[in-house]
Amino acid sequence: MQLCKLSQRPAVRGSRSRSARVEVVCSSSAKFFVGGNWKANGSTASVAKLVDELNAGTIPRGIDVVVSPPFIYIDYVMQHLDRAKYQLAAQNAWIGGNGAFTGEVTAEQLTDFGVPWVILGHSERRSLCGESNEVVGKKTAHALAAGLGVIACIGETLDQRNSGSMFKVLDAQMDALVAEVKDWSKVVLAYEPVWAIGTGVVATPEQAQEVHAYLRQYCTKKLGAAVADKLRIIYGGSVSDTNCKDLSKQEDIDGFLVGGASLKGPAFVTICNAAGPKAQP
Ligand SMILES: O=C(CO)COP(=O)(O)O
Repeated sequence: MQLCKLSQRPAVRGSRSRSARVEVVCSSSAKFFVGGNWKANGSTASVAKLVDELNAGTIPRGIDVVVSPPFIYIDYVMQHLDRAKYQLAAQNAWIGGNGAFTGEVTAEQLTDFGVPWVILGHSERRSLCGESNEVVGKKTAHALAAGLGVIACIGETLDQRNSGSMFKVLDAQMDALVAEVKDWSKVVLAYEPVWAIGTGVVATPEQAQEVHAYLRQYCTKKLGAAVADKLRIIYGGSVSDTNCKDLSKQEDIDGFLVGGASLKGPAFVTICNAAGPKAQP
């Protein structure tokens, strides 16, 4: 796959090495963040097994790890998962408050139930449930106002990348978020190229870094350097326990949103440990 050329190179930012011995440069000052998106997978038995595997894992201090079970298993996971290591996220929330919205779960219900995070704008919801950029922007603003942290997902399709419209697509997705979100301190931005999701075709570290740097530059321009520097920009799309290390070394990759590999406890724990020197002391 061809790398798209950046129209403008990202500005050089206040990079610094966090370890004298390991040459990993951290571009943002934010805590490494790993999310596990279980999607509509699992059964009572497999969720119990996964929770046991996660509880047995060693998670480095100084990173945030969030797992996102299907709604129906959130209660079980909340009761049994070691929440000193793992936080919880829902995979979706309604655009507004409680009311006559059959089948939906609201941000207010999630905060009431003690769920601190929600994933919004996942490409599967955009493509399968018709969620537009504007809907995702409004959902994000509503969830933040209700007190949730939001993992906001964006990303281009293969056609969009190959036809040269990738940055335009990403700009439009970002513009819709910027139009609605006033406070970015509880937003984690997940770059998930659609062509990499569930395909086994992971973005190369260079491809991912190119887009993450572009998004950081976009945020610097639209939101200011202080916000851009603190914003976690995480990568999702076929992240595995074998490719995570190289991806995590990239300057602007502040963590991962993991699908398939988050269903295997040991693999997910390995991915969390790819934070390496990016874990805060
Ligand atoms: O969609 C994803 C996470 O939200 C990525 O899924 P995979 O890791 O299975 O490609």
